[in-house]
Amino acid sequence: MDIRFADCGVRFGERVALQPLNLRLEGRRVGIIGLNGSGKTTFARLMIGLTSPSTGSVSVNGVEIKSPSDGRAAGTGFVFQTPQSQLIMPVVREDILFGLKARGIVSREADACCAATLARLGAENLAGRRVHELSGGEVQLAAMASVLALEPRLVVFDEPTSQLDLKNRRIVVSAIEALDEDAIIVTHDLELAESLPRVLLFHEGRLEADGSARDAIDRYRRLAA
Ligand SMILES: Nc1ncnc2c1ncn2[C@@H]1O[C@H](COP(=O)(O)OP(=O)(O)OP(=O)(O)O)[C@@H](O)[C@H]1O
Repeated sequence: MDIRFADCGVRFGERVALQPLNLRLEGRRVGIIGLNGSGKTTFARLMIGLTSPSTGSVSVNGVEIKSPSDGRAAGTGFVFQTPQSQLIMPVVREDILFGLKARGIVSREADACCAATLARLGAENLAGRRVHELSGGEVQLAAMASVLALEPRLVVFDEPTSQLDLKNRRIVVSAIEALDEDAIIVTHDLELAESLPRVLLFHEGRLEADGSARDAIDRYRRLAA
């Protein structure tokens, strides 16, 4: 990944959600941790164009991101904190095909891509399942499949394990670890954060630490004490 924040900050009216920051993200995996309301989701949404900077700019893989279409042009995908809200169609296969169709990929090519993406996640069994009947972990995997089918270069995950039991957590963490794509992972799951090579810690809208997982987690524990 090559993500650059240049004096990039976000305000919502009087409220500062993210203090202007200068930062470059490279490598394959970056974790983001911090207390509730510290600015993590705001930071993540900037990279896909769901939130626009109030000051400065952000670019992903050489594309300045000001809107969701810029995010798509830069090859970013986003798995929401509540993945059920991003599945539009009633059946998993239909949801994956819907995204492909919007990109002009149809018929046999789309069917093959759908099957291959579910197989990558070990989730072939979900193809014909109704979305509203899926468990939390299955919804996570279905939402990941819908995003990955579109071949993003970078996937931003917002709290991918927050609603999961141990078994589903293991399934989703393994699926994330196995991704060829670059990934940014916003998480309260410190065991997941600990496995990442670089972790950012946000506090009250400021970037408080940027370095090893151990250092960021130690500082996070002190802030939470
Ligand atoms: N659309 C919005 N309008 C007004 N304030 C907002 C908006 N989105 C976020 N905020 C505020 O910005 C701050 C940062 O929110 P953000 O969602 O980035 O935090 P977070 O670290 O992801 O929190 P959590 O761990 O609870 O998900 C919070 O004070 C939040 O209330």
